[in-house]
Amino acid sequence: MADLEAQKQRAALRAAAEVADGMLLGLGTGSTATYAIREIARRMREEGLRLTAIATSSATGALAVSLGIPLRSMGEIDQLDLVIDGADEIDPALRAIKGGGGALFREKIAAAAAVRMIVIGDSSKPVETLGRFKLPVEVHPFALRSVQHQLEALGAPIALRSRADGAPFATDQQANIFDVAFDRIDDAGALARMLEAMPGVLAHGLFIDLVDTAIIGTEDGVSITNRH
Ligand SMILES: O=C(CO)[C@H](O)[C@H](O)COP(=O)(O)O
Repeated sequence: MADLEAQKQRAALRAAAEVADGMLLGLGTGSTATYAIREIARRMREEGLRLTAIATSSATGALAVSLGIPLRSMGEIDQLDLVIDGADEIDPALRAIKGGGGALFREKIAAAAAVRMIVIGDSSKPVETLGRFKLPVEVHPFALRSVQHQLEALGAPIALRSRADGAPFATDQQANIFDVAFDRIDDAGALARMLEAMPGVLAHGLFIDLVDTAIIGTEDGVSITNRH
């Protein structure tokens, strides 16, 4: 059976090698991004690599602080040199679904501000067509029911994401997430535009024209795809 953790680590180490001295870096969220963040911190300690970073979630922020990575606030930054982040699915055109960990709002802001975005993952992440993974849609609580109504009109089953104790999951922005089971998204661009037109939708998990490089761990190395 494939060792997915080892694949994540290989992808993360390869991406961390792309970090150069003096960069302003976006740190992603999730298990694969965590491997990259740990490797970046190791390079800082052992190789003297210097950088400043922004965190795409409170969890990543806490991890970065614990590892001694200097952080800035995204709100005071107009451009990042590089973002390294995981993904839930990625297609051959490097369109991705993200937000399985609930950090899509900040992840997308960082991705859009980055000169380059590298997505890292194991061999379960590449897909021919997006949509098997339920698409996260982050919604301001004020608009919960009205957005639910509009999402239901799209015809796919939707579920309000909940925590283990049954309470609604709250994002770092104290918003909620609907997970939408499209199964297959044939026109990701059109769907993205539809979601963006719904007042109260803070972010959706479709990352289109944002990923520049995908680094996927394999059994014995990595496979790298560039968009340009
Ligand atoms: O989008 C994300 C968090 O919002 C993650 O990057 C995505 O869920 C992948 O996580 P993992 O590396 O743990 O598989």
